[in-house]
Amino acid sequence: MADTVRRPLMAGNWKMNLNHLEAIALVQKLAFSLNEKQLTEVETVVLPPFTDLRSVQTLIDGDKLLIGYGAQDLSPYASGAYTGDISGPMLARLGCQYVVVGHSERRAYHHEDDAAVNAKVAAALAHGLAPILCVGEGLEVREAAGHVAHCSDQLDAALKGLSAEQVEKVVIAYEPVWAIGTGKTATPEDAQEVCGAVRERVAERFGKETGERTRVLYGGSVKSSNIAGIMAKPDVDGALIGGASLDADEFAKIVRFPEHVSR
Ligand SMILES: O=C[C@H](O)COP(=O)(O)O
Repeated sequence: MADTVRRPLMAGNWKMNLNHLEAIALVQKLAFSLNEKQLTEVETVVLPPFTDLRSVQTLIDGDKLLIGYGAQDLSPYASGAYTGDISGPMLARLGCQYVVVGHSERRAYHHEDDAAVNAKVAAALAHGLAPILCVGEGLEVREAAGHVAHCSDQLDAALKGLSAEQVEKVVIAYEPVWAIGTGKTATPEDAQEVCGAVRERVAERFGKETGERTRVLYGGSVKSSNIAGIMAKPDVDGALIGGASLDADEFAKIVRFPEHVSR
């Protein structure tokens, strides 16, 4: 993590796990495992399923917990006949600060293409939500050494039509698909290579300052045992954590990474 104004962000993407009662238990345990200094130094966010959000909001607001929250997807539309979808205004009304957009699981299982991802990023920003925009290559692309170009193309498409001011609000998450839920973590050098290239691309298109201010996360089999090495890299500002964020003790250890990293 470089010596800049970028505050580290650890975001736990629960995916389709934990009902609202389990969600409350996890958030409570997470909050009790971390002190004010730790939660101030490292922004800590949970991204539960939609059905948990109201309970998480009530707990966090009621107990004034220093934990942020958001959703895992949103509709590109604000309202209307879109059965099963959830809109940006609905999430904003629940106090969400973040929303994941373009996760590889949604690109794969829901056939979300770059245009859909671009529309969702714009919808999130229009309703005051910070998109956590995911980019990342599959194994074939990585083996053909096309990973930087692939991520750069995904990034260009997702940020199309945005202003520099808007882009600064976007959090970009580099998630190599081959490292998600597989236990195969990219090395810190792999993470740095793409996170650095992503930042450079943002700087090229939206200006150096925007590149410096935009937070870039790594995601893919992050655990307490590998987070310090990843966070030691200058262009990695945090992590998007799947499986390990379902265990409050493990998630809290990840948030405490500064105790194990020399900057
Ligand atoms: O959004 C999170 C990522 O897909 C990473 O998941 P994982 O930590 O279970 O590999």
